[in-house]
Amino acid sequence: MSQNSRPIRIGTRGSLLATTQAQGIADRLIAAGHPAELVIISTAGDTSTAPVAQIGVGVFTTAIRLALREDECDVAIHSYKDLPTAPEPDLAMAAVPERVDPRDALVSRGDLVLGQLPPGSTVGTSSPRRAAQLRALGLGLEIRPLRGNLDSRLGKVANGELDAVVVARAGLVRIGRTEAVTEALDPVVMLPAPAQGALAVECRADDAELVRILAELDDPSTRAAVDAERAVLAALEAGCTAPVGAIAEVVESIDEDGRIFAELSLRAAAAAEDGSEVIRASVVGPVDRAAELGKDLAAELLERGAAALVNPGS
Ligand SMILES: NCc1[nH]cc(CCC(=O)O)c1CC(=O)O
Repeated sequence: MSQNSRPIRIGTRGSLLATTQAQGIADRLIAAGHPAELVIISTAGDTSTAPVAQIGVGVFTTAIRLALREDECDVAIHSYKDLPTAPEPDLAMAAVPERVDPRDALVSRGDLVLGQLPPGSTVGTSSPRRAAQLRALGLGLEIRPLRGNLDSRLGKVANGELDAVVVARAGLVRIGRTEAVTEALDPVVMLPAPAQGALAVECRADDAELVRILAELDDPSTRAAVDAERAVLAALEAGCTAPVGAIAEVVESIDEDGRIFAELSLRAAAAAEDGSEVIRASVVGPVDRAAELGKDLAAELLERGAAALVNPGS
């Protein structure tokens, strides 16, 4: 692309959440002197109402990547957690902007927190990861399937169809509905999806000028955290709908001489979808070894039996 001749075309899904995310990126590029505009792309996840776990990997991202490869847009914006873990050598992960709160959020009627929901309360989620961790709490909650955009999910609590739903807090923050959150779920109770709350900003790998421009949007701490979390998922050979949670953050440690340095703290869990078992593990290590930390942690989970939970029957 040529920077001065035409605006940078940013490919995104058309949902309120997706366009809000993409517009945020466009605004930052425009502020930095790079005209930008959105190109709305319809994906399988937008046109089908089947559960995401059934449609398969890449439901929200394949069509956007195709548009990028076919030069219908110059940049692709994805919710990072929706991206399959397989590498795509012709595409560059040009920026991973600073993530928002990665935690899951409970939205309940009557403002009850998770521990206050009476047995038999209905909780909507179609995420095997969320369902497994909710069941593992032993609260007697009834898990109900839930799809659709964030507004329609919240509507099912408001209209009494469900007692509560669990959604990504980041999504509510981005669409300006933070006030709907009843409880931000601590990762000790509910480990979020790998890369939840983060965005992936891709361009064609051979578009050197754009790779350079987009690098200004990158947040290295978020990139390290997401690399570690997704390395867990990849090493477990699990997809974005697997009952696997992971969260990493850059933390301050102190060495023997009293000097403060940055480390990456990573926690992960693999769960049986019926909630009968959850295997948890954690590790702290160098920020520049993010992917290795994730791989090592996955190896520990596998050693402790994670494969049977993540891919039952195999
Ligand atoms: N799978 C759908 C999806 N992809 C990204 C988000 C939320 C925003 C984010 O995690 O960045 C959501 C909705 C949800 O999980 O509740």
